[in-house]
Amino acid sequence: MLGAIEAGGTKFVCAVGDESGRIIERIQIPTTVPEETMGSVITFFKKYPIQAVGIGSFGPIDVNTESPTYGSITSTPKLAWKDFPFVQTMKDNFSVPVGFNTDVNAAALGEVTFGAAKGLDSCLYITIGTGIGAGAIVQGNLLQGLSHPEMGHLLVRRHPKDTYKGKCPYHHDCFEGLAAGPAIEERWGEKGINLVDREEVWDLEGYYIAQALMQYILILSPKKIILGGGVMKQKQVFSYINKYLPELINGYVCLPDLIDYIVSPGLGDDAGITGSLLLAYQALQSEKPVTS
Ligand SMILES: Nc1ncnc2c1ncn2[C@@H]1O[C@H](COP(=O)(O)OP(=O)(O)OP(=O)(O)O)[C@@H](O)[C@H]1O
Ligand SMILES: [Zn+2]
Repeated sequence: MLGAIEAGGTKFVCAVGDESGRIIERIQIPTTVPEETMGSVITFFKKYPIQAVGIGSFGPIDVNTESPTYGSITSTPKLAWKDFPFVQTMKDNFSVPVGFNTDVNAAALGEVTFGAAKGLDSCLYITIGTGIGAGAIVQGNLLQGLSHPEMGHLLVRRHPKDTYKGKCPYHHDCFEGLAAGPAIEERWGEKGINLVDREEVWDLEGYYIAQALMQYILILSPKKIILGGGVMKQKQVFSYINKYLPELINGYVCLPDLIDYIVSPGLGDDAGITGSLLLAYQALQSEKPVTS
């Protein structure tokens, strides 16, 4: 039995299941402060004979196994969680292998194994919610370099009619600053869910997403692009993306049929938790003693 944690800024999802993606039991816990939230996480997992745990976490996080602070959340604006030693806390309580990656890398792993990118060795998973983040599978592996990717903060070209200043505390009008849920709400004065009939809202959203996708395509050449998160519940955005992206690429790169290329998560809202189960399985496999 494997344990999985999808650690988000508003809630944690914890589940037990197995490497086939089957979820046996799950709970949701509000994200408050580590003492409280982790207390509930530990109580939940203590009920089960888990052999490994996988964590897909909000970030930024330290995923460099050589680093002294490996397994921690690093410079998050959620101050109570800054420098929180996530992996160590789980190891202290369970003495099992712990897999650790970003929530979006976990979701990409879930989607490439069981979801919309099943059977491929490459995909990009982007969430457009409170923030924007993306994870990727490249040549069968989770994308990681110096650290994990931070693809939400790309610079995009501003729409000539968009006067909104942008919401990113670091860059103001980066992709996340212009296109995440809170930016939509501040620009238009209403939450996205209440702007369903305002075509100009989703046209502009598609305009920015298409620019980001062009850059991801040029750099990573993913075989499938999966768009999740609360904002992408507005399915009409896909048609605007499919309008703007070919205009931007302008024939330079040959793309597959966009209807099959840029899609919603095959696992729906379970991409992250399923991927976290797979992170647990990977951790278990890599820590197994080698037998001859
Ligand atoms: N159906 C919807 N239509 C439009 N916008 C939505 C919808 N549902 C949620 N949102 C917007 O998405 C944002 C919340 O994103 P999401 O539901 O993915 O939660 P989250 O997990 O907090 O986000 P994140 O993945 O960035 O941590 C809010 O800004 C909200 O207004
Ligand atoms: Zn930014």
